Order: sequence, then structure tokens, then C-alpha cells
Amino acid sequence: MSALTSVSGFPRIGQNRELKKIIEAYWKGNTTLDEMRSTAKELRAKHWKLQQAAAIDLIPSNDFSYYDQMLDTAILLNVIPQRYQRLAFENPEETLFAMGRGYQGEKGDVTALPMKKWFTTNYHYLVPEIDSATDIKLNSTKPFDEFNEAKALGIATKPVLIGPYTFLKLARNPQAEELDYDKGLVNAVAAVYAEVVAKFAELGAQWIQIDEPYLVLDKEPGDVELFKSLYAKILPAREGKVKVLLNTYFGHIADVYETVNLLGFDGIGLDLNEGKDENLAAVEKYGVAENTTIFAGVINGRNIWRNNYAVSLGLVDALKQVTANVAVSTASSLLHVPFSTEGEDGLADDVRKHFAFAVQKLDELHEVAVLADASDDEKKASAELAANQALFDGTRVAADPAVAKRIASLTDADFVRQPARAERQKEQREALNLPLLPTTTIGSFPQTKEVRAERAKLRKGEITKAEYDEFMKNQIDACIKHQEEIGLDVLVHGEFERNDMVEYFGQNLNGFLFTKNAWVQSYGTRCVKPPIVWGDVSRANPITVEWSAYAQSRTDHVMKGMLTGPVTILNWSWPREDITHEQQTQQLALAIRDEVLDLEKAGIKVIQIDEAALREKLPLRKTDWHKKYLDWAIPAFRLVHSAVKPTTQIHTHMCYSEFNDIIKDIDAMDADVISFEASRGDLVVLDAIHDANFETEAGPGVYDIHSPRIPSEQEIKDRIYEILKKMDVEKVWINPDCGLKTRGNAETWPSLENLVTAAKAVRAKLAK
Ligand SMILES: Nc1nc2c(c(=O)[nH]1)N[C@@H](CNc1ccc(C(=O)N[C@@H](CCC(=O)N[C@@H](CCC(=O)N[C@@H](CCC(=O)O)C(=O)O)C(=O)O)C(=O)O)cc1)CN2
Ligand code: MET
Ligand SMILES: [Zn+2]
Repeated sequence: MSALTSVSGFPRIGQNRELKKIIEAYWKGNTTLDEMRSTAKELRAKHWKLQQAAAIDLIPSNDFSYYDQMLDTAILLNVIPQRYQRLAFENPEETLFAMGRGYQGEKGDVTALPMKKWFTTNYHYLVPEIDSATDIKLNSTKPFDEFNEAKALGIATKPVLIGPYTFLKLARNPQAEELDYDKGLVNAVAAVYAEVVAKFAELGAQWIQIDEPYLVLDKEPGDVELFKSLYAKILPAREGKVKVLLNTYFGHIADVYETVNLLGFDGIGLDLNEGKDENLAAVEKYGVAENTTIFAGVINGRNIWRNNYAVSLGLVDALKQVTANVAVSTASSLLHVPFSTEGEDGLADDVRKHFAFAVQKLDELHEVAVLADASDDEKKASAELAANQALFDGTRVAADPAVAKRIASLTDADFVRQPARAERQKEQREALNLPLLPTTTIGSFPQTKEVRAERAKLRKGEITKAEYDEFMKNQIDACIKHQEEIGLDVLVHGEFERNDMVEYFGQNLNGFLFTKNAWVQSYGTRCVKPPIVWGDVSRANPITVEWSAYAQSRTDHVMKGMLTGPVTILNWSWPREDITHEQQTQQLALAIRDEVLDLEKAGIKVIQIDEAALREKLPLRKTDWHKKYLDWAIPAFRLVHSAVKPTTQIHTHMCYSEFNDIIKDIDAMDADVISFEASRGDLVVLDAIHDANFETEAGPGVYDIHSPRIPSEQEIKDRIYEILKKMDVEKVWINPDCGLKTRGNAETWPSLENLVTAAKAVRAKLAK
């Protein structure tokens, strides 16, 4: 006997990113739709069989997606804006891709739906758009098809759906505003879910998992009523034939646990990693309904370290004091971890044994479930438990005393830059001699096939480091020349030498480890390969100084130095679990501080320190914002730049402009200039900048780089005038939304040319 085991979701990209490769080949016209479909089918079968082999009881289906599961949910509900329907594609995949990435061709010209971060992850979902004309109805057979596909293989799966509450809370109207949850809308959405539940009952599904991660956020007035009225209509469709698991993750649901428990779900999934204490306390306080099973989310879906069985068993035990009905589950979908440690032979065995990726987590789940039902004697005799315990006995890695000493000697003054910003801004204006509305870019230029191929050649030893450097210098030269020609003011070197803005820095810091193939989906087919923080972090050697100094030597313009900030390096790496995030960020801050000072010494006058991921890890509950995050994250950034001269201009960049609520904290980073994304719905952030008396100079992106579309000069001019309505002209910078690494040269240069001419035209107008 062992407790029931359940996996919330499995990575779909494939062990070797097969799904990414076939979809991108299809987009390029290098393979057929049928080939793409059949690769997808093979991957689904492989992933189900792996889970079956690991003796998982509740194996998910419908966790597959060609692009994004929110987009799939929108399509399931027929939430497809007219502009995509009008393209009248023959195949559903073509409509899906048009919504996900835009379409420009013989059938028309539409932009993609907006993309946002999925809670506190580096995964992005597409934001469904609902208007009064939306005809909500069951519009797809995808969940049923995949269930039947598995059934044909002899595997009974648990279909997974994003729940109606989360869907409605994340969907927007065409003005990018929250929806009015009127009765008609709520009933229509509930009716589709009820139909889906009934259909699965008919198909013979035992369990359905409905994910409601939005439940872990603070509740607004009406939220609980909305949740209740949805499920009051959905749950009766079970008719005693199918069980519904209400699954939550990324935090606790203590504020609604009582309500949820009273609704009579067959299962309630709780995250016992994030929000562990609150969830446990709620279960202890309110109990568990008689026919409800608690799914104990003990296997972390957000990190790659081995599970500590003793801790997991303790959590299961605590629940068993309240109810006998406890299943063991992943804490969230495994979508956010890489596929398998198999093949990571670059890691020594006694290092690799500390890691569990998705495939290894399946075994962990099974072993914890077996142990959860074992007697004390059986536990004592368990080789698995003993081996697991050994991983956590003693210290895994020796601390670096030099790092500890440096941190201990920090004083408050190390976190404060002098003189005050207003004074610096004056000095910088004189020192840098830039025009009004200075133009710049965010750092990277297109990472072409040739650039990546050159890096692959170096990795394989086919070229020497000297040859590689020579190639990159030529790239830099060409990029600088081009920037000068079109008339940008503050130049960049282009970041060609970097594989990724985080992994590259990791490779030049002590304390990091790297994998060959540990890819995780970020958006669509785009993946990232986060480095692992293994030990204490310090700078091994100057990282960017030679490249930036070289670039500066090739131009009379100001050359901006480009760094990634400590919060972002940590957030886009796999952090340690034996010391706090705050401690790790401080170590990183000191390492990057060394780099900042070396860049300054090398004559770099403008230094950008990207904090692209700062907003991403803002805790989901407001009460946690400061004490659990901002109170150390913002000072860590200040520590990085506090020692530079007043005339050295510090820039930062954030990919998203969702920081209205924390605008004062962003200002308190004490950067001189910030650039950020400001496409649709952003006018709100300009209001916040205005109302908060934001001191930092700012470049709200004037065009969207996530699309290949070229913005016209007029469009950009309009945009600049919009910005000038809300901001002091002396504080405005003109730049794109984000880095250009994912774009092609064909659209990049004409877009930037239009940006420069637009800025010049506005400047000329202002001078009159
Ligand atoms: N870490 C991180 N998170 C981020 C961003 C970011 O830039 N970095 N940006 C935001 C948006 N997210 C993004 C996520 C991925 C990419 C992206 O460009 N990903 C590339 C991977 C780029 C990469 O690391 N390429 C390697 C090459 C690795 C590779 O694919 N090699 C081939 C083999 C190549 C060969 O041997 O020929 C392979 O392994 O199969 C390199 O340049 O060196 C992709 O999925 O296509 C962009 C933005 C938010 N989160
Ligand atoms: N400097 C980086 C770049 O331009 C910032 C990107 S934010 C994801 O690519
Ligand atoms: Zn960005």
C-alpha cells in the first residue's frame, strides 16, 4: 500500500526540446503541419509512459500545449477575438499561433495577444481578451482528444484544466482592463466547465484536476462570491461519476480554505512548499470535509534540489492528524523544472545526486508516498530514506570565509550613493552633453544564427578562443558603425558574446554550476537554461570590462556598459535552499559591484544594470511585499552602484511596467535612468510616474520588440507626445521596450531609424 500519487503537470517541451524544434521548423515552412502534430503526439505518449513507469497514480493529460495553456483555455471557451476569427484559417493551430505571435501575411495583419508573467515564474501566458460580442461556448475537443489518446495507450489519465476563476481574473477587456463579472459572463463560463466535467464523466475519467492558482492571491470584494457561484454550477455536473480536484499552488489559500472545504470538492490540492505554514494551520483549524482528499503538494515544482523526505513525511503526517484521506502530489506543475538529470555528465556524480529534475521528481513522489504509509520499522529499514537523509546530513558545501567577511563589514553607508540624485543628474547633464530626449537601446542586438553557430563552434573546440573573440569584435564594430549611421546617442556593444544575460554572468562568477540541457520554457517555444547557485558567490575575474572598453575605443559616442543586476541573476538561476535569497542576493551584489567599479575605471561613463526580473518575484500577497522581498531586494541594487562617481550615470531596465504599486520602491533603487516596457495599458504607469513625482529619468519603451512589425516614424512621434503629456521633458529617454536579441536585423534597423528620426523631429519642434 502506498498513498495516492498525483502529478499536477509535466514539461511538454521534450527531453531535447523536440517540441520547440518542430514548431519553429513549421513556422519557417521547413516541416508540415502533420509532422508537427505527430511529433507532439509522440511526446505526449513518451511523457505519459514515463509517469506510468514511475507508478504515478494520477497522470495529467491536457497539460500539453503548442504555445500556452491559457491560450488553449481561451480557445476552449471560444474566447477568440474577431480579428483572429476573420483570418479564417483552415487549421485550428494556425489561429492559435496567430493569437500567440501575431500574423502578417496574405490573410491580414494582426498583432499577438499581450503576454504576462505567470504568477512568480519566468513563464509567460497569453492574456485572453473578452468583449461584449464574445460568444462563450465549448469550442474545442482538445482535452477529450488527449484523454482518449492516452486511453488508447492503456493509460487512464487525469485531465487538467485552468479553472474558471483564474481564467476570469486573468482575462481582460479590449482596453486591457479587468472584466466586469456580470451574471451572463459567469454563467456562460460555468456552463462550459460543467459541460466539460459531464463529458469527462461520460468518457470514464476518474479524476479531473482544475487549477485555481489565482486563489493564492489577496481577495478583492466579490472574489469569494465569484468563486462560489462558478463552482456551485460546475460541481453538480459530476453526478457522482467523476471526482474533481481543486488544485492550488504558488502560495496558501488560508483566507478561503474554510469556504473551499465547505463546497465539497473531492480533492483539494495545497502547496506545502510555498505557503506551507498557513495552509497547514488552515487545515488544522477548519478540518477536512468527510469525502475530501487533501493533495499534499510536497514535491517542489519550482526548484531542482532533491526533496528532503523527512520534511515531506512530517508534512504528510501533520495532515494525517486531521484526516485519513491524504494523497501526495507535486506542489505545482513540473513545467517549471527541466526534464531530466540524465545526460548531465558535466556534473560530478556527488554533485548531480543533489538534483532532481522532472523525471527524478516522479521517483521522489513515489518514494515519499510509499514511506508515508510505512510503519516505523519499515522506515528504519528503508534504504531510500537512509540515502535521502545522507544528502542533508552535514554541510553540502564549505562557506567562503572571504565572502562572509565582506558582508559582515558592510555598513549603512555602503547602501547609499552620494550626492543626492538631483545633484548628480545636473552634473551628468554637463559631463555627458546629451541632447534633449536622448536615444538609446536596451543592450542586445539580434543574436543571429551566425552568432550562435560561432558560440557552438567554440564549445565544440572547432575554433580557438582568439578566433571567437575576433568574430565577436567584428560584430561589435559593425553594430557600432550602424548605430552611428542612424544617429543614436548612447551606444551599446550589442551583447553578442552572451548566450543569455544570466548564464553568461554565472559563467564568470565563483559558486555557479551549469547544465548542458536543463531547458525550461519561458514563452511559446523560447526556453532558458538557468545556472545553479551551488556555493558562495564572488567574482572570479572582470567579466565585461574588456568588451566594453574595446567598444568604447571604437567610437566617440558614449558607450553604455551592460550588466545584469543581483536580484535578476538570482531570480533567473536555481537558488540554494540552505541559505536565504537575501544572503545570495547580497553576495551577487558585491560581485557585480566589483564589475561596476572596474567598468568605471576603464572609462565607461554610463552603466546599465538590468533588473528585468525584479517585479517577477514580488510576493503574491501584499503583506509580504516589503518584509519578505523589497526590504532587501532594493538595497541590494543600491549596494551595486553606491560607490561610483557622481558623473557616472547608472541606468536600469525592467521588462514590464507593472510597477504602479511599487513605484516608490523603484525610485528608491536610486538609479539615474530606467527603461521599461510600455506597450498597451501603460499610460497608467505614466500616471503613476507623474503622481509619485518619480525622480529617476525614464525611457518608457516607444515600440514593442516582441513583434517583428516595424513601427512608423509617425507612430513613434505620437507615442513621444503621449509621454511628454505626463513627464518632464528633461527626464525623458527614447528607447525600445526591451533588448533586440530575439529580433532579426531586417526589422531592427528600420525600426531604430524611425525611432531616431521621430526623436529628432520632436526635439526640433521643442526647440522652436
Ligand atoms: N534567463 C532569461 N529569462 C528571461 C529573458 C532572458 O533573456 N533570459 N527574457 C525575457 C523573455 N524570455 C526569453 C526567454 C528565452 C529567450 C531566448 O532567446 N531563448 C533562446 C535560447 C537562447 C540560447 O541560450 N542560446 C544558446 C545556444 C543554445 C542552443 O540552443 N544550442 C543548440 C545547439 C547549437 C549548435 O550546436 O549548433 C542546442 O543545444 O541544441 C547560445 O546562444 O549559445 C531560445 O529558446 O531559442 C529570449 C527571451 C524574460 N525571461
Ligand atoms: N540588456 C538585456 C538585453 O538587451 C536586457 C534584456 S531584459 C530581458 O537583452
Ligand atoms: Zn527587457
